[in-house]
Amino acid sequence: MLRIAVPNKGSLSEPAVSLLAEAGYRSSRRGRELVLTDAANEVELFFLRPRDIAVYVGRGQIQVGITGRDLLLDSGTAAVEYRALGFARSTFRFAAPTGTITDLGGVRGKRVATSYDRLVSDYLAAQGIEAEVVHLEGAVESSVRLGVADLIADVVETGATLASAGLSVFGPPLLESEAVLITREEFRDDPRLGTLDRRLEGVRVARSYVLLDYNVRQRDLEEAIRITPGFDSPTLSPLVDSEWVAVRAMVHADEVNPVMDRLHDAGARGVIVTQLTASRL
Ligand SMILES: Nc1ncnc2c1ncn2[C@@H]1O[C@H](COP(=O)(O)OP(=O)(O)OP(=O)(O)O)[C@@H](O)[C@H]1O
Ligand SMILES: O=P(O)(O)OC[C@H]1O[C@H](OP(=O)(O)OP(=O)(O)O)[C@H](O)[C@@H]1O
Ligand SMILES: [Mg+2]
Repeated sequence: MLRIAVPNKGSLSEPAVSLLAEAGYRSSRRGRELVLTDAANEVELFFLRPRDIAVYVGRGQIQVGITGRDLLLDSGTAAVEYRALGFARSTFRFAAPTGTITDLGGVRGKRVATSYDRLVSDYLAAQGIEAEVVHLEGAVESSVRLGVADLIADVVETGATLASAGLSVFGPPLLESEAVLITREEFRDDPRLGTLDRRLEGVRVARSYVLLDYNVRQRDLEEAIRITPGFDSPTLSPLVDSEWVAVRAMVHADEVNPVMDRLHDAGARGVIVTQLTASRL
């Protein structure tokens, strides 16, 4: 059985469980189950703390896991990123009380509070900056006001938490993070990981694309196909009225309304949109 580590709490948990469920895995826990066996798909799901997932995968007890890129790098384990999953996007930034520190040089000799000690220490070492790293488990934004640090290094998504603490980011981002599928180098080519990856990829494509069907006159076809080139190439079907043809093409869900407007202007009629639930491209 393929063992998969799934975050049991925090920002990664709910979207990871939904992604696996949509990919056909039995991932919904009844209550507080720690491990869930999906015999039909020959996988075992282990629900673990997000921070511990890279440790289990890095040591090889669990073959694959879903965690954050920031947590993977901070773990210092042998686990490697296999695929970016496109959710729980964030940046990892330095921040200080507005106006106090405005560039990376200003960090020298200061106290930096963070939950990501290794990530921050490695970054500062690479920049040749000596500073004291103060480890905190969370709510790092409160540390400056409470006097245990001069600045922080933490996950920023909307920036609302920083703003409410009177902190402003400075310097370049240390990292762009998102949820990632991780494994060990020697497991990269395992066909079971390939299957999992294709299923997850299939869900992500199904979520970001819709299927568009419409009818268009033969004479307007070229223009219509320019508007909906599809993934590889759109499908054409003949209609009883030979002056017309039916077209089916995948369109990015974000663009579907402007695309429909342009198709209408190009003479297309009977435009319908179908939501996808799964795909294998
Ligand atoms: N507001 C957010 N938006 C997007 N991703 C986030 C956000 N907060 C945390 N993350 C991501 O989630 C992962 C860390 O998980 P999270 O902060 O939810 O749990 P934790 O801090 O380990 O647990 P807890 O906060 O319960 O102690 C990291 O990959 C981080 O980048
Ligand atoms: O930029 P924002 O949208 O405000 O989001 C960023 C905040 O979200 C996370 O906190 P979390 O809720 O996980 O609490 P924690 O600090 O205790 O981990 C992160 O550590 C930041 O504090
Ligand atoms: Mg957190």
